[in-house]
Amino acid sequence: MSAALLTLTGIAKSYHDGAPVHALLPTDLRVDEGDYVSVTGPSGAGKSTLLNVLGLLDLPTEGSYEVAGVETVRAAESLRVAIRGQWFGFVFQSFALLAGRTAVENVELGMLYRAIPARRRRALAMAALDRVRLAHRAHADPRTLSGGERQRVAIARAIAASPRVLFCDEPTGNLDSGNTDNILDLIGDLHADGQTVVVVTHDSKVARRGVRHVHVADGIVREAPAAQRHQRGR
Ligand SMILES: Nc1ncnc2c1ncn2[C@@H]1O[C@H](COP(=O)(O)OP(=O)(O)OP(=O)(O)O)[C@@H](O)[C@H]1O
Repeated sequence: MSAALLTLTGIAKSYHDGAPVHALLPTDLRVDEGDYVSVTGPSGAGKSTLLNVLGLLDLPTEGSYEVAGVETVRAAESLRVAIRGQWFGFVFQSFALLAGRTAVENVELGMLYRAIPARRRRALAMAALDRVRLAHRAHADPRTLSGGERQRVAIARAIAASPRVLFCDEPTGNLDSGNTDNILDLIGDLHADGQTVVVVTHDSKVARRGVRHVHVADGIVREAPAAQRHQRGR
């Protein structure tokens, strides 16, 4: 049996900036080592809120969240920062690369706050660029790369230090169909090599690549049962 890596118990999230918004209603969810979970749902359903809580980018307002058995909600912020920096990698729709820095420097920046000597950082960054088949563009400015190549650099940055979980928020949202397929193949290869992956997407084609399917609607999180996943052509 797989080990539980991420365990949400009764997690809820409300925003109180103005009129209260209950973005996530009390939710239980477990992600195991090696899972590939896709999270879908309409706009405003709570998908990014769920991803932000899972990725320790935001705190829930209720419940408990364990990462590899360590409770994080009531822990010190420094522990959440350490787990996020050392165990999690993130890929966003917008690529979030720095212009004026080369591709390999961008990948290295993802490891800046880790205790990795500079030379080792460069070696890891080059290996990650090689993994996404972009070693030959290591010294290019991201502004000179195509959208698909930029997202491959962003994936290299996310995986360079071997995160326990790769979180992707609309990873193909800015890409055409050919580049979408390339990025999905790459994420699929990483998963086949053992990477735990959580992908948030509007796109059913992207969602179908996941092995587990979680749907969020009006803040309610539901997982499609295995039989239903099978009928969807998996
Ligand atoms: N910082 C915030 N303050 C107030 N309300 C927020 C905040 N962030 C999100 N919300 C609200 O919480 C709800 C869930 O938002 P969330 O971004 O999680 O949805 P989503 O499913 O990711 O949507 P989309 O697909 O459009 O990105 C929405 O009603 C949104 O307006």
